[in-house]
Amino acid sequence: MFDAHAFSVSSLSSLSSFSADVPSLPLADYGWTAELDELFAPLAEAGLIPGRLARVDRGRADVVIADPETGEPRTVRADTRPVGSAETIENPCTGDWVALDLATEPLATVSALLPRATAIIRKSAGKASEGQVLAANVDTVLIAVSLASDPDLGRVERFVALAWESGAQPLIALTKADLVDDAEFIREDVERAAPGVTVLVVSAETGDGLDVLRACIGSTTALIGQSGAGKSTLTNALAGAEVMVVQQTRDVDQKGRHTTTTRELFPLPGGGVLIDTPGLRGVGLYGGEGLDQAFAEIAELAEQCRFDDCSHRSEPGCAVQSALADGTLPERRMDSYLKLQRENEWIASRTDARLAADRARLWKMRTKGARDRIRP
Ligand SMILES: Nc1nc2c(ncn2[C@@H]2O[C@H](COP(=O)(O)OP(=O)(O)OP(=O)(O)O)[C@@H](O)[C@H]2O)c(=O)[nH]1
Ligand SMILES: [Zn+2]
Repeated sequence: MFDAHAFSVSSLSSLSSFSADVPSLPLADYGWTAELDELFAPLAEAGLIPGRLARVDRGRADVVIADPETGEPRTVRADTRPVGSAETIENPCTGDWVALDLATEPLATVSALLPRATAIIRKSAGKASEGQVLAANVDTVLIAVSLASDPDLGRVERFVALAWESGAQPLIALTKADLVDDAEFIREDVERAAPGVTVLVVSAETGDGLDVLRACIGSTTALIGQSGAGKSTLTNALAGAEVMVVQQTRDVDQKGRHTTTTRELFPLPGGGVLIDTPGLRGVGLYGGEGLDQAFAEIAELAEQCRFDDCSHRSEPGCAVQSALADGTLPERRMDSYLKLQRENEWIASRTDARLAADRARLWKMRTKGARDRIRP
């Protein structure tokens, strides 16, 4: 975690004078909180300003800041190389809060990454033992699942496990409701595959369900899902007036959605932001605790087994086996759980030490640049 004592500058005086100058919290609509503001005080003292990464390319990022003159949000381009790392998981990512130095020429500089409250991390497509951060500091992971064809429940379970693992609250939106007559059956199926997760039915086409969806999302929402699930369309629908800007930006830089790996962060009309992620083909899990949350009813059953180390295969008094036998636990659900667990264990056995180290590092704030400025 961020250690305020690492800085020799007392933060309290600057915090109160800062609050007096600016009545409302800058970037509150982008998720900035009083708590973050307090953590940031020593960095502010060093002349840095807070910003949120809206888009990250190689060594560069678009950073949303509150304009020092007007307090209005605006986007500046900045050099992220000072906080770059050989570890993919540690690199700046859309949604990260950063300390920005506006004084550097010709580009502003990202001098520090603030510790992440949550992070959606999947196993990198290429290297088996590496994680890839899809979005940081997310409150709600919105999983888009298209109703245009029968949902692949195994894939939904995977997304849900990934979402729980991030530390954020998962939420499922069944999209393109206008294409089916009765979504309720499917909704119930999906709900059974995602205990503890609200499953909504929406159509970006007709606008059905969007108000409920707006009411269910947190201050930072990341949208994940398969390619073609309707994420971009939903982003546009939720972002409302920002839609045109989004499209224009894409036209101008000529970057196809499928070829770019950058995420983008959009402000929502009622406050809060949405992070759109590119369509995910494979979502390998990176880490394990999310799995037990995604299969909470199996974990619960397991607690009732006669033996603590029950493998739920042939032991007497196995609550999981009896639930399978009387049909309260569907076979499909158990198979899916075992499959993901095997996959997870396999990854874990190769990456345990590395995972632990990555995680530890993730929480460590790299403030060298800022500290140098504070302690000349
Ligand atoms: N009928 C209908 N079609 C929709 C709706 N939402 C999206 N679509 C269509 O579904 C297709 C895919 O939508 P996108 O929003 O591009 O899906 P995506 O998830 O962003 O896809 P990627 O960019 O590949 O990740 C497009 O042809 C959309 O027009 C909807 O609510 N109703
Ligand atoms: Zn058992």
